Amino acid sequence: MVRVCNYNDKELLAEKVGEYIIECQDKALKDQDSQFNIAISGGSLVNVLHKCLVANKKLASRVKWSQWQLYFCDERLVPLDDEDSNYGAFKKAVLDPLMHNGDHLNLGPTVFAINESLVHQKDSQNEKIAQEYESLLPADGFDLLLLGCGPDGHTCSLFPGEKHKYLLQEAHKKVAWCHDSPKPPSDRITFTLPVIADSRNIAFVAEGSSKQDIMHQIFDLQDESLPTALINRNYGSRVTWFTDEDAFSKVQSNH
Ligand SMILES: O=C1O[C@H](COP(=O)(O)O)[C@@H](O)[C@H](O)[C@H]1O
Repeated sequence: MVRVCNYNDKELLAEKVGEYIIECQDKALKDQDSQFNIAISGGSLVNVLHKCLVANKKLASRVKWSQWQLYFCDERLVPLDDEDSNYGAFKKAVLDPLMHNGDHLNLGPTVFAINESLVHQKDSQNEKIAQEYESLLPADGFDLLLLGCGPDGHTCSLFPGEKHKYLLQEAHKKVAWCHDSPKPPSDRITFTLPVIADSRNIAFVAEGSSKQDIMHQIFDLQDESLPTALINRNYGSRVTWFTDEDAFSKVQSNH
């Protein structure tokens, strides 16, 4: 059964997400040589990460950056300094401010970005970006995936609908090229369901009234044509949703 943590206040929501991340980190780090394998999403999640890992000093002091190996659940195939890049957004919101805060980042985190030199070339290079990224993933799965939820029910770059069904049906590749994305930019790479299946903890973060209708479809109607609802059904015991009241207010069923 999926766990839902719903809050009235956005600041409190960010703090709870931060506490959860630290909890997963501490569980993963058995000693000084172990690593915390985490993959994050882009979009609105990045601001939440700024609030809980940078601005919240109490939580920030508990982050063991040097032991983090950080990946992206999906990435837009644009240069890393493009405003659409998930890596670029994370760098701006978290890595850069940490650098300016002092020496906390001297030993990490290790951040795995796409091979930028292959961006904006032929389609075959898009496949290659996905393959190369897959080759970097941790062999024994992720300790934590931090996922977003678009107003259409997409997560990572797994979009609902016939046209993108090939991504949800992918059983072998762990990272796939998503083309003709309904949300720009058109070319992306995305984790597939096998990566989600292998992850020890999965958290969604969804806030704001633009998510109200989709929350109703996911939680009340349990519409499994939506990638987010499918993940709830398949991996529910490892799934936690962090939501705010604006996003969750149309959900009628108990959680
Ligand atoms: O395009 C994307 O959208 C989703 C959802 O973003 P949000 O701004 O609605 O939270 C995001 O999780 C994903 O990483 C991103 O590439």
